[in-house]
Amino acid sequence: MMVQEPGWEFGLDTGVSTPTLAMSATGSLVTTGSQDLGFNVSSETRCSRQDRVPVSVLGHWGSNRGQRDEHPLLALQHLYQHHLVWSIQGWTRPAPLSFQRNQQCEAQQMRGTSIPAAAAAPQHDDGDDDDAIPATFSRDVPRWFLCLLAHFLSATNTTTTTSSTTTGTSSSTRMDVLWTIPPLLLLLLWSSSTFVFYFKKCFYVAWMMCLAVLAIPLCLLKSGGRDVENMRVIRSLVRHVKHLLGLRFEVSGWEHLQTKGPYVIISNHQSSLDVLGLMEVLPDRCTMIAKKELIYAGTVGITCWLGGIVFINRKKTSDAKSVMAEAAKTMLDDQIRLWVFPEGTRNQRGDLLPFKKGAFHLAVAAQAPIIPIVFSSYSNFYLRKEKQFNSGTIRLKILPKIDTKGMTTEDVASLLDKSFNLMRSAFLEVSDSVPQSNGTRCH
Ligand SMILES: CCCCCCCCCCCCCCCC(=O)SCCNC(=O)CCNC(=O)[C@H](O)C(C)(C)COP(=O)(O)OP(=O)(O)OC[C@H]1O[C@@H](n2cnc3c(N)ncnc32)[C@H](O)[C@@H]1OP(=O)(O)O
Ligand SMILES: CCCCCCCC/C=C\CCCCCCCC(=O)OC[C@@H](O)COP(=O)(O)O
Repeated sequence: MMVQEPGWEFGLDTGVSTPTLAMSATGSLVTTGSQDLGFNVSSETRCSRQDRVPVSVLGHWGSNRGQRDEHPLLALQHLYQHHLVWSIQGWTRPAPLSFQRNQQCEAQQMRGTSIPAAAAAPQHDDGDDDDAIPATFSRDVPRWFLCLLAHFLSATNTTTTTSSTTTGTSSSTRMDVLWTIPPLLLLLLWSSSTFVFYFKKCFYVAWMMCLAVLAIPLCLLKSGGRDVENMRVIRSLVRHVKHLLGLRFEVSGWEHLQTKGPYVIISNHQSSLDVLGLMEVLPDRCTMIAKKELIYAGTVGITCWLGGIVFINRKKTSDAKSVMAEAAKTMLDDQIRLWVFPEGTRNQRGDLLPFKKGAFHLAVAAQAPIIPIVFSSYSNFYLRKEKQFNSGTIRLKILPKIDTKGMTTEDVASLLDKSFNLMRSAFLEVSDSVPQSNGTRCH
C-alpha cells in the first residue's frame, strides 16, 4: 500500500544557534533490527534552530505482521516504539524530533484516511510512556556533533568568501577546514551506521587495490609470471584485512582439507567479502574459477591473473565449458585444486541459489573429490539493503569430501543434488548458531 500523507511536520531541534546550518533532511526510517519496514519520510529544506521541517510521509507498511492496511502514522508510532532511528543525510542516530500537525492540511487529512488519535495529537514526552509518540525525542544527535558540523560548514563558507580578498586569511581558514575533517570523519563513523557502511566498503576495495599493487611485484619475483604458487603471496597479504573490518572467522572441519592431490572446493557466495574467508582456509596449490569481468578490476584483476585464476565467460556456456574442460586437465597435470562458487553469482537471500553444473562436470572430468565449504549467513552483520556493516563473526564449516571416482556425466545431476542438500542443511545450521552482530558501535 502506498500512502501519501502531506501536511505533517517534524520539528527538528538542531541544537545549534547558528542560522548558517543548512540541512537536507532526506532520510528514511529504519529499524535497528532486520525487519523491512519500508517506511520513508523525506524532505529537502534549510532549517535553523528549532525549525519545523515540513515533510510528506510516503510509505508502505510492509511488515509481515498483517498490518498492511495500517495508517502510516500509526505505523510510524509503532516504529518509534521499536527504537527506529531517524536518518538525516545518512546519519542514522536518533535525532531530536517533535511531531506536529500542519494546520493547513488538517482539513485535507480529515477528508482522507482516518488518523489515529495517538498520532494526531501532539504529545508530551514524559519519558516512560512507550505507547505515545513523544513530542520531543531525547535520544539526541549530540549537540557537539552538530556544533562541529556547523563549524565546518561556516568555515567552508568563510573560505569561499575570503579567498578572493585576502590570501593569508584564506589559507588559515583552509587549515581550519582541514583540521575539522578528521574529527568530523570520526564523528560520522561513530554516529552513522550508513556512513560506516559506505566507508567500510570503500575502504575494503581501496585497501585490496593497494595490497594488489604490492602483490604484483611480489608475485613476479616469486614465480616470474602467472602461477598458482602466487596464491601463497596473495593469501598472506589478505589475511589481516578481516581485523580491519572487525570480522572474525570460526573454522570447523579442518581435517577434511587434509586430502592429498587435486580436488574441487565448492562454497556459497554472498559477497566480495567471501575472499576474506576463502583466504582463511585456502589450501596450497588452490586457485579459483571467476567471471572474466574480474580481470578488468585494475590491480586486483592483474593479481587474480597472476594467481592463476581461471576466467570464464558466464554468458557463453560453450566457451565456459571448454575453459573448464581445459581446467580439469590442468588440475591433473599440475596437481592443482580449484575453488568454484556453484551458485554462479553473489547471493544474500538467506538461502542457497540452485547450483550450476560446471563444478560437478569439472570434478567428474578430473575424477577429483569435491570438498564443500559453507560460509554462515552474513545477515547478522552485513545488510546491503539496510546499509549495515557492523563487526561480526563468520562460521566456516568444511564438510567431508564427496568422492567422484568412477562417476560419469550421467552422475552429474545426482552429485549436484547431493552436494546442494548437504550444503544447504549445513548453511542453515551454521547460520542459525552464528553469534549476533556486536552492535552498530563496534565497527
Ligand atoms: C592482494 C590482494 C589482491 C586481491 C585478491 C584477490 C583474491 C582473489 C580472490 C578471487 C575470488 C574470485 C571470486 C570469483 C567469484 C565469481 O566470479 S562467481 C562467478 C563465476 N563462477 C561461476 O559461474 C562458476 C559456476 N558456473 C558454472 O559452473 C556454470 O555451469 C557455467 C559453466 C558458467 C555454465 O552456466 P550456465 O550455462 O548458465 O548453466 P548450467 O545449467 O550450469 O549449464 C548449462 C549446460 O551446460 C552443461 N555444462 C556446464 N558446465 C559444463 C562443463 N564444465 N562440462 C560439460 N558440460 C557443462 C550443463 O550440464 C548444462 O547442460 P544440461 O545438463 O542442462 O544439458
Ligand atoms: C568488473 C569488476 C568486477 C568486480 C570487482 C570489483 C573490484 C573489487 C576490488 C576489491 C575487492 C577484493 C576482492 C574482489 C574479488 C571479488 C570477486 C567477486 O565477488 O566478484 C563477484 C562475482 O563473484 C559474482 O558477480 P555477480 O554477483 O554475478 O555480479
